[in-house]
Amino acid sequence: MRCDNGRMNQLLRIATRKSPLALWQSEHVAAALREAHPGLEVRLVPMSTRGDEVLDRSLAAIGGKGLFLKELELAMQRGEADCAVHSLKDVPMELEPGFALPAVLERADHADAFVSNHYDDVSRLPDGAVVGTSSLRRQAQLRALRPDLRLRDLRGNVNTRLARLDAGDYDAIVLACAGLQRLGFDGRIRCRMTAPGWLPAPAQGAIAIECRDDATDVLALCAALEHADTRTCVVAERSMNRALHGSCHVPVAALATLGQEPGEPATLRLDGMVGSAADGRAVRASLQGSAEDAVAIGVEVAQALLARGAGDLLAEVL
Ligand SMILES: NCc1[nH]cc(CCC(=O)O)c1CC(=O)O
Repeated sequence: MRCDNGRMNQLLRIATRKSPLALWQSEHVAAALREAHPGLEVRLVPMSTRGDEVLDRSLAAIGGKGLFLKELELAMQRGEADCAVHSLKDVPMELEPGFALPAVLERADHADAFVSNHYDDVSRLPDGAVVGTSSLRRQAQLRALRPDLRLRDLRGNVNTRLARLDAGDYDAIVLACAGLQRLGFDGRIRCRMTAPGWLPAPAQGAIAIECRDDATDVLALCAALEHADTRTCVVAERSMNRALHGSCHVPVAALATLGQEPGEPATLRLDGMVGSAADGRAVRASLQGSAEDAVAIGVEVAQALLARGAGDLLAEVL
């Protein structure tokens, strides 16, 4: 946050990864900030992160999804950027000390997408079909539905994954609807994979802004983009995930939705799942309660999952 050379224009610098999706999301936040604060100058500071560069090893092997944040946080600490924009599902449950999430934007489509050039949905895939995804959560749910499928790793940004599908490496792949829609690939979605049969990653489809927790001006500017209902839902989903283990690279799925009866307080419903990418075993739990109790509902669903054996499933990957 700087006031530039006497022009009185405030400048806000957004650190961002360089993938097309990250750039889209950062441009989206920049445009929303400019609209909320006329006169504010907003610039992107694109950076590459270890998570983007190392594609030949699994994320878990090189240190987990937090890798996507590290370089951006260092830039904020050095004073080279004021905030960073992330897909909230890639943000660890515990932030680095000294950082905060001043805004969670309104959620886009939370669902996963079935993408294929030949088949309409998972149930139409031929016996033994090859499906690409490196997500343990997606692998576990695919295994549960179709034990015969051959699951193959598929990493890289959205464009790279689509290119590998088109090259014939897979019969189908699973991606987030939100990422496809943001990049103009809506037409590639053969079917939305929906609750309660199929659950997304905690906070999928939500964009968050991160900044230093002592940057008062930045916190205030970003707060204008906060979407309260989305925050309530992702707080419940991330509370469940945190109570289970606290990391990101695990076969855990969650979806919170809000409901409102006329004259009644808002209710929150949380569906959770922990599975096994190895053999498709899965446990599920759900709970409904007051939206004000989002954190507690997350903890209770986690406890219900643990009581049904989630601990054994998580022990396989942790
Ligand atoms: N893991 C990468 C990632 N992080 C966020 C999205 C999609 C956008 C979102 O969920 O907001 C994606 C791509 C995908 O899973 O297909």
